[in-house]
Amino acid sequence: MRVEIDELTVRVAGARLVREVSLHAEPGAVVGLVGPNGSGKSSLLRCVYRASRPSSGTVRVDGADLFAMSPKEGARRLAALPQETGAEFDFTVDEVVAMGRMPHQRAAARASAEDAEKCLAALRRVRAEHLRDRGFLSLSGGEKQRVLIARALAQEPRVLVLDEPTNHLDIAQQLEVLHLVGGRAGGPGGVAPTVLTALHDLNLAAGHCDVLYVIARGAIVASGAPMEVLTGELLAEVFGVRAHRVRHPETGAVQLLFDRLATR
Ligand SMILES: Nc1ncnc2c1ncn2[C@@H]1O[C@H](COP(=O)(O)OP(=O)(O)OP(=O)(O)O)[C@@H](O)[C@H]1O
Repeated sequence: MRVEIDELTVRVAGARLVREVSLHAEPGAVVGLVGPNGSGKSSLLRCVYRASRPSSGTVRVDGADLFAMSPKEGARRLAALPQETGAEFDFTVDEVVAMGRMPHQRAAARASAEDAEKCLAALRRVRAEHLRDRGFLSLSGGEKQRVLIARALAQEPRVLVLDEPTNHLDIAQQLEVLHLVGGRAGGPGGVAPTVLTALHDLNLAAGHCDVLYVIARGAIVASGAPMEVLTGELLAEVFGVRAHRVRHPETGAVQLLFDRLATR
């Protein structure tokens, strides 16, 4: 599904946290949102997965206004992995992942065998099948993150919104999760979802995203193919670091090495 965010502004207590942001994602694309701490990434993404309402601007999926849909209609199209889950009740892992199927169930209907199968498949994809009977609150940070990714996958979304999906994950799991969500993981009918993800690690972002948007002080300052966007000049200006580009000795992929800027 195509995602079109147009002229989106978020105002809180007189401050503009997000300033007239426009961001377009083609169907099946993996679009990364990068920017320094406090630049507005979560504030923007919260509007896309409807945890907040924008002060102005629109979010459309395949042309339909997300805010004009019922929560259930929206959840059939779009799943999210928020930065803060707010999960306070001690559900089991199985129960948490089963919540991902709710948008597809009729009111008061019980989960079908197909729902259970889809939940199990999602848990297998994040290698968390062995955690099924554990209480969610007893899990490590990385285990929780994998279970929440499984819940989002079980939802079979056409659009996947991820706020720092690699938080809490060790390096192997970071690569695994990005391979999974950025690796054209099949959504409903084997169609890859459109992915919109905030990421801090610029090398991971460059390696796994088709397009990057750079946000600074609430506004988009650059967008395009990762290596065209992540220039030394932009990295110095927006992130305050000096960057060197080197080629991976085996794959030839461009990698960034960072130093402090002497002037800071
Ligand atoms: N409810 C709020 N009231 C006031 N300020 C807020 C509120 N929510 C966020 N902010 C501020 O808005 C700015 C943007 O926050 P946001 O969480 O969107 O940034 P971010 O780019 O996701 O940051 P990080 O990389 O640190 O997660 C920050 O300065 C934050 O303190």
